[in-house]
Amino acid sequence: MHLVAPSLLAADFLHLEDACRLVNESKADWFHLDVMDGRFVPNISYGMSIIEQIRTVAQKPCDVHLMIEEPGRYVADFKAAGADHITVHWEACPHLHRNIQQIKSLGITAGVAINPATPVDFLTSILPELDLVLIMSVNPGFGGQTFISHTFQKIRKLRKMIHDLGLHTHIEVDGGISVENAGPIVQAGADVLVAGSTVFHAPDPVAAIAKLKSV
Ligand SMILES: O=C(CO)[C@H](O)[C@H](O)COP(=O)(O)O
Repeated sequence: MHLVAPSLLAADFLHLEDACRLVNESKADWFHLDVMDGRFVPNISYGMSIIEQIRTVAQKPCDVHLMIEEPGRYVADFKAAGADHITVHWEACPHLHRNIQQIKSLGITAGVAINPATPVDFLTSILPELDLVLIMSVNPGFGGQTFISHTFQKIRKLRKMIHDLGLHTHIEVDGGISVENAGPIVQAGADVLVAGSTVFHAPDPVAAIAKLKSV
């Protein structure tokens, strides 16, 4: 059964506590928290102090996606703020292996995200070290974008790579996920769906999460 991780980026920031309670009461599995620095991506979202506050209400694992340069400078702070999983970007990490070891040494799970233009083949060496690969299905930085269909090929290829190596790495997909495309994304091999707009812009977010779980 795949997991669903609502992205709070699309929630009403004036009512974040309500959004967290809604996720707690829903069939969602994780909270997905997008951190943007205005350098690696052309947008700024929120940082560890907001995550610390979210963590006081959130009753499910917090999956922190760092869209920032030099993530190694901050991973310990994000763990202290309450991160259960930390994902860094392949494109932001010249010393990726070191960053992954750093995250794991904190006793939490480690992931690598790849942008739409980054091939999954670039993960061959690091894959055995990873708990999760996050395939971005939009260019990171903003919610509400259209799913890039080339992502399907990347998911299928990565699923085969993971299978051939006998690993149990999660494949998380993020960006433009809707109730309509969620089924094909899972069939291609994804087992974690991140959804922002589809959940928080829906008239009934709890029902939207249930639909994403049932595909
Ligand atoms: O990482 C992200 C943007 O960089 C968001 O998690 C992602 O875009 C989700 O938003 P939506 O479901 O609205 O596309």
